[in-house]
Amino acid sequence: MSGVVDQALELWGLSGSQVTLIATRENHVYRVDREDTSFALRLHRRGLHSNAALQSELAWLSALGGDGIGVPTPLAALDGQNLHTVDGIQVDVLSWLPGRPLGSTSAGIDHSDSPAVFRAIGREMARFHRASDRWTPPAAFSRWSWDRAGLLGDAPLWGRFWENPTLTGDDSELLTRYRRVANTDLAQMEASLDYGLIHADLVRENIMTDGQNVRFIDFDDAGFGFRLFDIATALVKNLNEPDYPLLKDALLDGYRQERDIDTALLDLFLSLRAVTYVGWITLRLSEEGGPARNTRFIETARTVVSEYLNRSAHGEG
Ligand SMILES: Nc1ncnc2c1ncn2[C@@H]1O[C@H](COP(=O)(O)OP(=O)(O)O)[C@@H](O)[C@H]1O
Ligand SMILES: N[C@@H](CCOP(=O)(O)O)C(=O)O
Repeated sequence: MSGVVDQALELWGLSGSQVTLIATRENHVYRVDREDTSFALRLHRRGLHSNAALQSELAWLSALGGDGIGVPTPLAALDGQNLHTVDGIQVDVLSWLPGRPLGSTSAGIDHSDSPAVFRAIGREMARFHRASDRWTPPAAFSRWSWDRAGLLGDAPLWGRFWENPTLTGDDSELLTRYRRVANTDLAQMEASLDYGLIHADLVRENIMTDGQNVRFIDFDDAGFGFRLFDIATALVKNLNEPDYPLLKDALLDGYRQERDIDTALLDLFLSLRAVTYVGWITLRLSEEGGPARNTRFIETARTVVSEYLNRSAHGEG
């Protein structure tokens, strides 16, 4: 990758900067330090997004940053473009945000006051949704949609969760039944739900904390979707935290300090979010840590989906 990095630095007028490799799992992310300013140089995963989708993300981030939302904003290359393709790899440069990630799935939450930080996440998420609604995307704006088809259709964005090859017969039957019930429930209510641009991956790793401030990174999964999906994503990875009820209340309270939201369908969205991971992992079973992730994703989905079906008016379980 070093040839690509060198060429990218030249395109952005950053040659000679100190460059540190930060992450390689999905995108390759480098921190670039130039005098007293730092940037994130991103080498995008091949085939994930079109140029139009990445340019859309960058235009949106620019608008959000201009509206005071805590997100990284693009740095234009010397030729004025925000995105280049170098040796077949899409490359861009974003501002480097201060602070550190809220935590990770494996290492837990890295903050001394979790309720305070979840309240701040709720507030920032609401501000982010409001700013996105205020913004008029350019005509060429193009991102995918976490709508009913993207979640429960024949080709969901993250795969046919009910066909994960490692499911037991019982789990496969449970997820197939869940898909039918959830589709009916969502179809009945979707017209009344808050829908617009969402981040779609507000997990610990993508929330930077800096004291009591929170900012959001990694808009790879972002697109159109239900606002409850953003809330569910921020919560679903914390279901096993001992103080989960407190964290959930804090997040919703923070959100409502900035913006109203009807959370009557939150349990539906927690279950929708849980099953996406069962689809996502299907193509990654052979990756390092894949089998353990798969087991965890199926266990979470089994629990959350069973609870949902038991409560749902349509539940057959
Ligand atoms: N703009 C940024 N500011 C600060 N840190 C960043 C920024 N972008 C990425 N990082 C760091 O790099 C890591 C990986 O970035 P991310 O965009 O989430 O890539 P991936 O989706 O490949 O994991 C993050 O967890 C964070 O530590
Ligand atoms: N989509 C996620 C899946 C990882 O989930 P985790 O619970 O193992 O952190 C990703 O992008 O890595």
